[in-house]
Formats: sequence, structure tokens, C-alpha cells
Amino acid sequence: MAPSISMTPSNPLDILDFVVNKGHGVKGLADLGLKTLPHQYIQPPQERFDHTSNEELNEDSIPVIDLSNSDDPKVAKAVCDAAQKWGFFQIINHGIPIHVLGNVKDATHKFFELPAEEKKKYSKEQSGTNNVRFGTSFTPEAEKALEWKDYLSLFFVSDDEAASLWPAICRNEALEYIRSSETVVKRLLKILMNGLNVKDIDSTKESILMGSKRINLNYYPKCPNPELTVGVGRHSDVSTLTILLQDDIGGLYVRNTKTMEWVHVPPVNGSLVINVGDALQIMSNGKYKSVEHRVTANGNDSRISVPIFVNPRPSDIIGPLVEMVESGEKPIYKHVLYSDYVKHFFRKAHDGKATIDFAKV
Ligand SMILES: CC(C)(COP(=O)(O)OP(=O)(O)OC[C@H]1O[C@@H](n2cnc3c(N)ncnc32)[C@H](O)[C@@H]1OP(=O)(O)O)[C@@H](O)C(=O)NCCC(=O)NCCSC(=O)/C=C/c1ccc(O)c(O)c1
Ligand SMILES: O=C(O)CCC(=O)C(=O)O
Ligand SMILES: [Fe+2]
Repeated sequence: MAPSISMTPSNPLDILDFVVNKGHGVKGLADLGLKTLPHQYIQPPQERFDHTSNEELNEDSIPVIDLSNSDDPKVAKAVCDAAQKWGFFQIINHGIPIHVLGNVKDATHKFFELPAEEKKKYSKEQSGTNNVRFGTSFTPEAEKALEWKDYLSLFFVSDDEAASLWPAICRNEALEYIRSSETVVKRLLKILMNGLNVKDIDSTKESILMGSKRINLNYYPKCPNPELTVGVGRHSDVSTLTILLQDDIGGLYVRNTKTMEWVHVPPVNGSLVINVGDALQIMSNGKYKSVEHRVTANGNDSRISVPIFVNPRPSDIIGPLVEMVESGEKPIYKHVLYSDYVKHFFRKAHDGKATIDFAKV
């Protein structure tokens, strides 16, 4: 339902109040049927997408890896090669049932269709916990220009906590997606650790690699001037690995670190996009790359995506794994408390690959 007249921003200066403070999000703004983009969303030219470049000519693409043949050494090689070259790949035949993915996509739409006052119960101000957060853009307080995105971010602590704190409309679907991804996450991490000559993932290592999880439900409404703004600005994830479910709209772009060109990640039916995050780049002493990516705004359709961020625990100290440096290789990262690293990321606007400087020697 569109907000009533009294709830709509009466002048452009009220936009921030309407979207951020009143909790309508950018979806509330889009639902008003705006014909032009409010100036608060206009990105500097260097951050906008170049819609004149001919993507079809760009033959680069991130690999799509079929995981059905579990013991094939070629699969392991493809995963490790992709993590080094691209930091990104897609997986098919990953073992997560298609209905689980369909259900979490449906639940995401249902959550964002809720009235603003319902969604606002999960905002930073009202949720009463840092583990549940409905928000818009990334860090509106620190950003020069806002991003065209709303999100619900859920930090997983336990099924019991989720039962009492997560929104009922998407709770079970989100939990089921997290649970069903466990096997493939372990399999990918085993392959990636093997590629670093780390043969044994004991419980301490497992905890550092995948001891905490956060799921985000992202909503990108249809945008009046997509060429002037972004859905998500350039950033790398701070996770170990990210497992991203996208719908069939498209709009995620990944940096090719050799050519510096932006490469589209096309939606592939039933696939999941996997990317290396900063924590794994640090632990692998730079061997696996956490690569910059960003998302366009779209003038024709709304879009959703659902990343699961697989992380160390907030209390873990992360740094290059001993196996990486025991043979004399120089550590390029120092040891940092993971929650300090994440707070550093969250307190500033998206700024490409700059976050990892926090951990550089
Ligand atoms: C996140 C923290 C640090 C929060 O700890 P807490 O003690 O509650 O710290 P805090 O001081 O209240 O929060 C730190 C700041 O982060 C902000 N913040 C907290 N959670 C979120 C969130 N989900 N989204 C945005 N900002 C957040 C807070 O607003 C704080 O800023 P400020 O209000 O003080 O200015 C803790 O839970 C932790 O260490 N978690 C580790 C696991 C984890 O969550 N890892 C992150 C994986 S997320 C990842 O890799 C990528 C995320 C991403 C990328 C692009 C986007 O566009 C986007 O929206 C999100
Ligand atoms: O929506 C997407 O495809 C990617 C979103 C993203 O990069 C993130 O949430 O970290
Ligand atoms: Fe991301």
C-alpha cells in the first residue's frame, strides 16, 4: 500500500527523514512513483555505471562450476583457480534444494511488502538488538550519496534467538537456507584449505573459518534514474566466504583485477554465486582474492538478493594461517580482532578495497 499524503516527504530535504528515520526505506520512496531521482542518491560520476560501454563485447566471465561430481580433482582445481583469479565463481548442482532457494526468495519479497511501521520494528532504533537490523543504503550517516537499496540483516546466534527476534514472515525460510548451505560451505572450505596445503580442519580452524553467519535480505526497487545512482557501491565483503542467491534480474558486477573492467555476473537458474571475503584473503596471506563488486540500480524491475556471509566469530583473532608463513613466506597482514575489522567496515561508506588496509602490515 502506498503511504498516505501526510506520510510522504513534502520537500526534498525531508527525503532522508522519510527514508531513514521514518523507516519507509527506498522502497517507500519508489512506491510514491517518483519521476526523478532525489539528489541525495546522485553518485559522483566516477561511481556511476557506464551504460554506454558495450558489455556484449566483454568476453570475460566468472566460472560456473558443476559440483555434482564430488571427488573429481578437476572440480577442486576449478574452485581454487577461481578463488585466486576472480575471487568469484558460480556453483550449480550444489545440493541445496531448489525449493529452499525459491522459498527464501518469496519470503524476501513478503518481508519488503510489509507496511513501513511493521518493518521499522526491526530497525536499529526499535529492534532492541544488534543482531537484527532493517535498514537502507549502507551507512547513511557516513555516506555522501545514498545507495538505492533496503536490507534486513540477521546475525545468526541460535534457532531459539531467531525464533524470538527474527521476523516471522521470513524466519523459517532464512534458517532453512542457512542450514541447507552448511554442507556445501564445508566442502568448499575443505577444497580451498587443501589448495593452501592446510590438510586438517580441526575445530579451532573450523570456528575461525565459519564460526558465525549473517544473512542479508536485499531489496533494490525499480529506480527512476538508474544511470545516476548505484544499488550497492564498490566494496569487498568482510566474510570468509559469501554464498549469494540472486533472482533473475541481474545487475551484480565484479572487478576483473587484471583489466580493471567490470564483469557482469549473469543469473544462472538454480546457481549460487560464491565469493571470497576479506577474512579469507587475510588468512590465505593474499593467495585467495576478496574482489571488489557492486550492483546497478534498475529502471525496469525491482531486484532481490540473499547473501549468507560465512565469517569468523567476532571474538576471533584473524591473520595469515601458520601454514602460510611457516615456510618463510612474509606475512602481508597482521593479526586483528575480527569484530574490530567488521566495525571498521560498517562505520564508513563503501570504499572499494580500502577496508583491508586496516589489516595490512
Ligand atoms: C557486526 C558486529 C561488529 C557488531 O558488533 P557490535 O558489538 O554490536 O558493534 P556495534 O558497535 O554496535 O556496531 C558497529 C557498527 O556497525 C554498524 N552495524 C552493525 N550491524 C550492521 C549491519 N548489519 N549493517 C550495517 N551496519 C551495521 C553499527 O551501526 C555500528 O556503527 P555505529 O552505529 O556505532 O556508527 C559484530 O556482530 C561482529 O563482529 N560480527 C562479525 C560477523 C559479521 O557480522 N561479519 C560481517 C559479515 S557482513 C559482510 O561481509 C558484508 C556485508 C555487507 C556488504 C555490503 C552491503 O551493502 C551490506 O549492507 C552489507
Ligand atoms: O545484490 C547482490 O548481488 C550483491 C550484494 C552484495 O554485494 C552484498 O550484500 O554484500
Ligand atoms: Fe558484497
